Amino acid sequence: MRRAIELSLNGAYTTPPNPDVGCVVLDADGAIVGEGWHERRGGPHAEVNALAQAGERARGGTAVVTLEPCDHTGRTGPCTQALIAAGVARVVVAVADPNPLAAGGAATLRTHGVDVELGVLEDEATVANARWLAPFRTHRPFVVWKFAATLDGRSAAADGTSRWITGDEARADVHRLRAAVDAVVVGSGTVLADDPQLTARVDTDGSLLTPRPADAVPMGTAPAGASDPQVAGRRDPERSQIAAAATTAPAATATPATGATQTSATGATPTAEATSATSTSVTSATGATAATPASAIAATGATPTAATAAIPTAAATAMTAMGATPTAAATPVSPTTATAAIPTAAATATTAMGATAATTATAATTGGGAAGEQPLRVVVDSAGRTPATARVRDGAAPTWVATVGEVGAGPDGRVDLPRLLARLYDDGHRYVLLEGGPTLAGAFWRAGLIDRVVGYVAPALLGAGPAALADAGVGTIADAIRLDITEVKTFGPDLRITATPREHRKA
Ligand SMILES: NC(=O)C1=CN([C@@H]2O[C@H](COP(=O)(O)OP(=O)(O)OC[C@H]3O[C@@H](n4cnc5c(N)ncnc54)[C@H](OP(=O)(O)O)[C@@H]3O)[C@@H](O)[C@H]2O)C=CC1
Ligand SMILES: Nc1c(N[C@@H]2O[C@H](COP(=O)(O)O)[C@@H](O)[C@H]2O)[nH]c(=O)[nH]c1=O
Repeated sequence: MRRAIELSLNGAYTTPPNPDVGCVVLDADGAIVGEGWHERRGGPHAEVNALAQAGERARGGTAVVTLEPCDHTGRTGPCTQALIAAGVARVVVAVADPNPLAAGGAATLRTHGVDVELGVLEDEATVANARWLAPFRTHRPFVVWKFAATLDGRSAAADGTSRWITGDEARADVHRLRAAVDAVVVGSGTVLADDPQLTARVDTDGSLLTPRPADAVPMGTAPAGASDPQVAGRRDPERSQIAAAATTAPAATATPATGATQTSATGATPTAEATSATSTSVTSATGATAATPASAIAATGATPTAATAAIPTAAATAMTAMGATPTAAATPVSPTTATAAIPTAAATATTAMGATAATTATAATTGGGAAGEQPLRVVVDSAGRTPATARVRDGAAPTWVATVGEVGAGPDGRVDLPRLLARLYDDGHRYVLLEGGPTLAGAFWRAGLIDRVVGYVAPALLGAGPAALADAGVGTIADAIRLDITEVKTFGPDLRITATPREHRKA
């Protein structure tokens, strides 16, 4: 089982949103004859991969698997049937499947005369697959807090500069991590200070990474359209109301005090904003090419006029401060205008990412880098201060500016974080990357909402500047948040330390 757990971790960046599962097949004499793990959604499950390697030697043998074999026809056929067909006599399982849609595998196997043992190394396997298992219990996404810091714990220099603390290799790893999650969350402070893109990309040329290559041709593929119960959120953008709202540019109706959602703007000029708001979002949300704007709109069902948004006062102020004319953004957009503007807006968004429009159009056509495959960008922004020109609004990925009006206020009057996560969970997001900054991370810690820490530490010293973590509710050394380090790895000159909080804290 320990080997199966080890195998299950091979897909850390590619397996989400599916569970990390590993399998070892032993022949009738107890010799290992097959090993496998579940690499990606739509691809063969761990058992199928291990059985394929074992071939006839599996007959009369044992399959050791970290998660109860599925009993469901989703994108791939049920593993129970694969195990039965292979003639396996015994199946040893670590963790029962908590997913009601796929559970029941042990019972089915037993019905077919297979000896099943459940609960072997259950705790270890639960930790290894916590990213997938925990949300069934907590009803919120699994939250990984990532930060980059110097050896003396600074996450920016005294003058606010922070590009870059860590080197190319570590940052490439961050992009792989972004590609694996459902949403990347930052506070308004980070957006105002850094104007980050927060996309998963290949940093060297700025192009969008293909987070999840088109589904591999699996063994035992389910009929087209079969649902996969393990999949939610951005992998099926049509299921995400947040992503849909973010990408079809609805009218923003609320005032900033109650928090308007301003999900649609791009880095265009204000006049172009309402126009490009719809067009970039529609283009990226559907993965349609910039050259087919009409079909792009039709495909999303978006109403171009919906892009006409009443610009909230705070946003208007922000825009004015940036030299924009906010009233121009509220000008109604005719369908014709919106349609005609799509290629331009796509080009604008693309230019902001340092790529050519042609590159983006190609990527969108092939599905690689389409916004629907990108994690949802979430800005936790109590009063909607995210500027219209912020890069998170560039249309390269769906963006949700989560305001107090949208989510509700916590005791401090800021965005209520448990409710924010509940909204994301209800929308199908199970795996969230909290990318800062220090203030928001502190608030997440105070609320006991962090499940894993991934810290990139650079061998550099700053001596001044913001710490990686602000007030986390620790007033005395006895209350220090203690972590267990689960992995230390080097990326070029930098260290990546992965750790888990020892106990779940809540202030
Ligand atoms: N090296 C690294 O890994 C990183 C470094 N940084 C650096 O950090 C600095 C920015 O830090 P900071 O200003 O702390 O940015 P944050 O991203 O932590 O944003 C903080 C803001 O989030 C908003 N917010 C909304 N709801 C909440 C809530 N419930 N609890 C707490 N905050 C909430 C608040 O503003 P409001 O209520 O008005 O919305 C708050 O001021 C920059 O210098 C940046 O370069 C940032 C990220 C990562
Ligand atoms: N400075 C710093 C990081 N900073 C984080 O990356 C964000 C910028 O993302 P993007 O605009 O998409 O490249 C920034 O706002 C902050 O959250 N990350 C790192 O891995 N290493 C670094 O040295």
